[in-house]
Amino acid sequence: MQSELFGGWQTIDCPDAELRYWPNWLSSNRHDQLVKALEHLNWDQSVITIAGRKVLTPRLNAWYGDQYARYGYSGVDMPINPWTDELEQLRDDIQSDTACKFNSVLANLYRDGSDSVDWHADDEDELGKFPTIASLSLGAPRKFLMRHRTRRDLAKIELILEPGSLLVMSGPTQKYWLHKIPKTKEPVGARINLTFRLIIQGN
Ligand SMILES: O=C(O)CCC(=O)C(=O)O
Ligand SMILES: [Fe+2]
Repeated sequence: MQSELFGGWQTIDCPDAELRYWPNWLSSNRHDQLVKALEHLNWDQSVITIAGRKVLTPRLNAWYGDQYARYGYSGVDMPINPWTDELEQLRDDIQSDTACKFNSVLANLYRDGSDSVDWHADDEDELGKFPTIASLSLGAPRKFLMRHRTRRDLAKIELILEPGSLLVMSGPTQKYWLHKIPKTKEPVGARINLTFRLIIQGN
């Protein structure tokens, strides 16, 4: 299912999607330094509105990037923090290795196995029609699931996002597929995920 493309990239074959995965994108030293530094991000637990009800998201979030990049989902307009040195350096390095541009990053902290993100696509208008999302994982490995929105003949895709790995979703992926990080009863430590994005409208 996976094949070498060049360097560390593996392509993941999947209809209606463009996926590539670089397992050890971060060295283990840099990974460990980053985990320490990222503990100090401005973590916040958003309240989102689902079917008219206000609920706390089952994870912590922090939003960083260029000051004009504004982002909202499920009725939350998230305040943007200016780049930290670590995040800006990561953004630059990820831009070189993906040949894509990013002006913001949504950080997620899954404190343990009861934190999660439910089925969704990163298809907000401000990301444009064919967004590229670069997703860097640190800390505990967690399962990442994808399911096609309409084709029931296609099996779910299941990946374990390893610490230090970079997953890039691009092209039609968000249009046709949903993804989630399910809760798990297994004892797992904290995981941090950074999703680098390009916000197109500076409204
Ligand atoms: O934690 C992950 O790997 C996925 C996060 C995600 O889907 C998102 O932030 O939109
Ligand atoms: Fe997502």
